[in-house]
Amino acid sequence: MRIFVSLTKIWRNIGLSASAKKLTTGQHLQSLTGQSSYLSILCISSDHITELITMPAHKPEEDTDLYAAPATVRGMTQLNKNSFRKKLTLPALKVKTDEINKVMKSLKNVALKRPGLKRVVDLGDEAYKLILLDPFKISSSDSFDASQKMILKNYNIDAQIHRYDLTMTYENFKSEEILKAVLPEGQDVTSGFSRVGHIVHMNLRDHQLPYKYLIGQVIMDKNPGITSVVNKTSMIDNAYRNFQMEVLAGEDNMIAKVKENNITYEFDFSKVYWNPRLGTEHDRIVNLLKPGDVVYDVFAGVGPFAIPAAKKKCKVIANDLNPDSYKWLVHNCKVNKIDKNVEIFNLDGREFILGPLKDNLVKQYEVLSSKDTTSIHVIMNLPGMAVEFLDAFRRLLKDQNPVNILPTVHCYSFSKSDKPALDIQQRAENFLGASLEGHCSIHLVRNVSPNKEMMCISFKIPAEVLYNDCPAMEDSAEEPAPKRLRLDEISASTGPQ
Ligand SMILES: C[S@@+](CC[C@H](N)C(=O)[O-])C[C@H]1O[C@@H](n2cnc3c(N)ncnc32)[C@H](O)[C@@H]1O
Repeated sequence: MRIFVSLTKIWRNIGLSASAKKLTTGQHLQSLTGQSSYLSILCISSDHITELITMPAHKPEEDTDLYAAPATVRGMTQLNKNSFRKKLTLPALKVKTDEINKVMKSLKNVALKRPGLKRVVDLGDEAYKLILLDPFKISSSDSFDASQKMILKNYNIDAQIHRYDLTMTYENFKSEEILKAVLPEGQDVTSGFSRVGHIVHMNLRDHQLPYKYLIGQVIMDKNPGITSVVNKTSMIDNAYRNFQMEVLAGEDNMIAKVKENNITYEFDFSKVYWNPRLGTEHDRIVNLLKPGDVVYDVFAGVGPFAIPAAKKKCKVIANDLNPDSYKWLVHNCKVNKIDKNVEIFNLDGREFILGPLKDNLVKQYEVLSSKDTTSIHVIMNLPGMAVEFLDAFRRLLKDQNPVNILPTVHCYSFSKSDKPALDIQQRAENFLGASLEGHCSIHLVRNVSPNKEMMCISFKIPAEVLYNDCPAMEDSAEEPAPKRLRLDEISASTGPQ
């Protein structure tokens, strides 16, 4: 087959005279291209361009441009998968079909290594196949080292390098490569994403917005199991901690099913809070619990603390203000068959503490003896404001006889302070009206963004807070407490979540 090759532009670039040449497919082009490391050729049949071929003109230095998506896709806003077709001419060895596996094993160091591209291709001759080679390692038979030459000799393989034209398509490129080729040069390709069941949730930046539908489609195509991609269109600033979203690609079905720490949860992702990065933290708290313990989950969401706690045979009293969270929490308790162990409320956190939590606590104290090993935990995961609910514990049991089993609170908070542990302890003390010095542990949950940490402070509610309030701290909600936790008391476990 003969093709016309227009080399005008390229030749100008590499200092050869502009002209058009006739070449035979497979002809070694190195002699025509001088020192240029890649040769890009527009193949013209009759009067229209049929394809763009890129091949190394000689053994190039290791880089990835050879496999990059075509430059012509830059600026594309509507995905056209055909535009990603690109021809590569790769070095290849002709090997007997029945020896192909053994030879491939012996020559794996020089075989083509590009995920998604086949290394062994048919020749149209049953007796032989081609092993495609890494063009960064082999360009001619001289590129083989002595041991590789020995392998070729042992298998009676002709060291002649064949040229194989391979077409890369949209399917062969990774999402990052596609987006890097499409989006303006030098700008961030994507800002990461989280996966919630079949949904990918993105938070695109301004410069990415013109490409948002293309980005959505690419992310969906390249992530098996994803059938919907959404972009956050507002900050999480509403009371229920969910956010507005726009569907960029795929179905408009936001009913997600996720598994966290081996427990299944279902919920409408557009209406409730769910953060796939909190699995480790949920597990950390659940690991502190033992069967028979009592757990009050003040801001329970769809149940990632409450349900595993109930599964562990704790008695759970859970609450959430969002009617949708309440509904899905009830649903998840049923799905996980623990609805008998969980009592669920749909109240504001303060009302919950002053009402159901207090009533239940009083009941627990009536049945617990002082020698009982049962622990009582109060989980408060609303990091933007949970500490502000701590004053609800002041004098909560003022009419009761003091009992020595004090509830342990796990209260979450964000901090932008450069001393986040001191910051959260101070704010907790202010709202409690008591010092926690020496009586709390503080855990760094995760880094939310530069300069913003999510922390968890755990402490037993001081008896003077529950029964009398602490006179020394009375009315000191605006004042910093005198003594602070040392930084070395933070239990920092910031592993990936
Ligand atoms: C950060 S989410 C935590 C949910 C769950 N505990 C988790 O770890 O994924 C906070 C939850 O508190 C609920 N919430 C917000 N304000 C509340 C309030 N004043 N009283 C009770 N729940 C509230 C929200 O609906 C949301 O489900």
